Amino acid sequence: MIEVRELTKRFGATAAVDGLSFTVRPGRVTGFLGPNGAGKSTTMRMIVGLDRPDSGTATVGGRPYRTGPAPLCTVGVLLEGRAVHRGRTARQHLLGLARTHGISARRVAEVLDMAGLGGAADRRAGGFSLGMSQRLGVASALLGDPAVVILDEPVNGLDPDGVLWIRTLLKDLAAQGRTVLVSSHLMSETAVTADHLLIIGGGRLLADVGIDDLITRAGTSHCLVRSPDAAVLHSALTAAGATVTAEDDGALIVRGVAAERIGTLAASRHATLHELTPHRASLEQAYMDITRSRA
Ligand SMILES: Nc1ncnc2c1ncn2[C@@H]1O[C@H](COP(=O)(O)OP(=O)(O)OP(=O)(O)O)[C@@H](O)[C@H]1O
Repeated sequence: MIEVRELTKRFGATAAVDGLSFTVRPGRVTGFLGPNGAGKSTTMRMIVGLDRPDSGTATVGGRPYRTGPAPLCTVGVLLEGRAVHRGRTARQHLLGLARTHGISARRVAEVLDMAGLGGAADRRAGGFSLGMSQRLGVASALLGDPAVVILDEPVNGLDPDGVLWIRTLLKDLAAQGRTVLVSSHLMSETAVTADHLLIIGGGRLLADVGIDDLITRAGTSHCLVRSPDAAVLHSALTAAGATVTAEDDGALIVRGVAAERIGTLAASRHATLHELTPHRASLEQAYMDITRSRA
């Protein structure tokens, strides 16, 4: 479990993180979402002790990350722009990390395979593509078999295969009971894997919400109605308080009245329905509404 309480960090006049509080629970993927510059990386850096907060606290498993005896075995971290010695091979890089934590060479081979780097293990990391470097970063994060995994924009630079790999990996890690916090600025990507969302803007928490709740909250934006009795329906719906727009092809776009009510109203007027389709507001739209209205 990760607990962040009233965390604040300023860089000069910029409040990168501003009184942020949240809890990241085990057994599910928590998406950490916010537009560029929202404060995601700074928050993650403070959780793992790389940036010092001006005020507030961040703990992992009940203690500040840096006070743990073997950080790599407690929290696996992938931060943007993580440095790898360019002259070392992927295997040498991981073996170097492993040695500092008493981790076996067998585990190094295991995470290389898990990251799809088995064939590139003995190539210099300096020659790696962005996607391969990301894979090596994830392999490093998982090396110590940590209960908590923090990944900053892990799909950056990955090809479709890599994106699919990350999605499956995140879900597997959560299913194993681990705490998984993964940042992104894209709702479309996060919605595929996350069970829970923390949405931030301007360093502040804008929403702490389950993905299912957000889908419900997004609600129905409008219903599409097709009927040979469109004129009858149009006036009946307007009288019932709906906002109705007639499309060029004769379809009606109906707002402000639920699909059930439209069906009932049509039946009472003996109007035939050929189509009655509720359209959900997209998660993307809900995310934009949250970040725009409260940022
Ligand atoms: N070392 C630093 N010095 C000065 N300002 C910084 C520093 N690090 C971050 N900032 C500023 O703090 C704010 C939050 O940045 P941060 O990188 O945490 O956002 P982010 O949500 O991770 O954005 P992105 O999605 O672009 O990575 C931004 O305004 C950024 O310019």
